[in-house]
Parts: sequence; structure tokens; C-alpha cells
Amino acid sequence: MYEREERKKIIVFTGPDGSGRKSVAEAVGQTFGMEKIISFVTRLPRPGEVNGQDYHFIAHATYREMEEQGEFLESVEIDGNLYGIRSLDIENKFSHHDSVYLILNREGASILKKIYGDMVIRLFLYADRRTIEQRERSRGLAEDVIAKHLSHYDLEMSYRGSCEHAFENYDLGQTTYEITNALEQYLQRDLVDKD
Ligand SMILES: Nc1nc2c(ncn2[C@@H]2O[C@H](COP(=O)(O)OP(=O)(O)O)[C@@H](O)[C@H]2O)c(=O)[nH]1
Ligand SMILES: Nc1ncnc2c1ncn2[C@@H]1O[C@H](COP(=O)(O)OP(=O)(O)O)[C@@H](O)[C@H]1O
Repeated sequence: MYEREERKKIIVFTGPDGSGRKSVAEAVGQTFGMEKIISFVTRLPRPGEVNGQDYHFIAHATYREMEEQGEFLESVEIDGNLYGIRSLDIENKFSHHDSVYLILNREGASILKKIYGDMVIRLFLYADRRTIEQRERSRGLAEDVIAKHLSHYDLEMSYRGSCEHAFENYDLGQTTYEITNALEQYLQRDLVDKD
């Protein structure tokens, strides 16, 4: 039992918005057979976002009810929207998988670290502000969203030194390769033959 608990890991992808956390997390998640913990959010879905895949998109009142019931492990407000992780989701995923991953801002990452300690590995991704701005624009994000994201840039960047690992992300393939190598020490690869 103790040995199994030791194997359980929570991989947190953090860093400024637009640094590539989601793109890298999806690739690395597949390699290790890790399950993503999907957050609940009160913001509206953007074009292309899928409910239950990107987020659980819920009404503000529903979020508050869940919060009152004590369902959230952590809950934060970002630019007027509420974001939270349900405790039950982590427990359920852990009953079938040894490792899970999340994409969180610095606040969420530090709350999880406080709760789960050594089980949490924080991977900090970053790129320079100009590159991030260009990426977000070519991704088609609205100008007001880009501006809000950039307004958090310096604060998010200041979290780098607190994280277990940090990766500059300019070449997606290279970053994914480096993160996969770094995670080998914590996780076993999903060695299922996909041919
Ligand atoms: N603390 C915390 N942060 C979250 C949660 N879900 C998402 N985030 C982060 O909060 C920020 C949300 O920004 P948003 O404009 O919605 O960008 P998105 O990354 O495209 O969804 C991003 O940095 C997310 O990674 C959560 O449940 N808790
Ligand atoms: N190394 C990279 N080179 C070029 N574009 C990238 C790279 N990494 C991510 N992107 C692009 O940048 C945008 C933001 O990436 P995303 O993974 O959504 O970031 P985050 O989850 O950190 O906000 C996306 O359009 C993505 O395709």
C-alpha cells in the first residue's frame, strides 16, 4: 500500500499563459499515460473549446453552490472568472492511474504543492513576452484576453524559481523531449505497443 502511494504523482504545468503548457502537457500526458484533471470554470467557452474536455464550463451560481458544498480542493478568481479543481476528480483519477496532470496558474500550483508535498512536480514553461503575444494573436484570441494574459506575465514569471523544473519553450518537439526526459525519474512510461 505504502509503495503504491509513493508512486502517485501530480504533474503541474505552470508558467505564463501562452507559454505552451497545454500543447506540451497533451503530448507528455500521452507518452506516460497520464490523465488530465479538468478544471471547472465560470468563463464562456472560446471557439473550438469543448465542454468536459478543455474545462467543465458552468454557471456562476452552480460554481458558488459547489464551493459552498466544499467540493473544491482549490478555487481562484482570475480576471473576474472562477476556476477550481474538484477534490473528487483527483481521488477518482488516482483510483485508476498512478499519475495525473493539471495546467494551473502559480496560485493553483502553490496550493497543490502545500496540500500534496512531494507528490507534486511543478514544470514551469516560459517564453519571452513578445513571442507569447504573437502566439496568442495567431491563435485568434481576442485582444482584451491577450492583454489580460500579458498583464499577469511578470507575476507568473516570478514563480519560476519555486518550481522543480523549468523549460524554455521555443521548439515544441525539443521542449516535449526535455520534459519527457525529466519525468522519466518520477514516472514509468506507458509502454503499451500502439502498432
Ligand atoms: N488555480 C487554477 N488555475 C487554473 C485552473 N484552471 C485553469 N487555470 C489557469 O488559469 C488561467 C486561465 O486563463 P484563461 O484565460 O482561461 O486561459 P486558458 O489557459 O486558455 O484556459 C490559465 O493560466 C490556466 O492554466 C484551476 O482550476 N485553478
Ligand atoms: N514551441 C512553440 N512554438 C510555436 N508555437 C507554440 C509553441 N508552443 C505552443 N505554441 C502555440 O502557442 C499557443 C499557446 O500554446 P498553449 O499550449 O495553448 O499555451 P498555454 O496552455 O500555456 O496557454 C498555441 O497556439 C500553441 O499552438
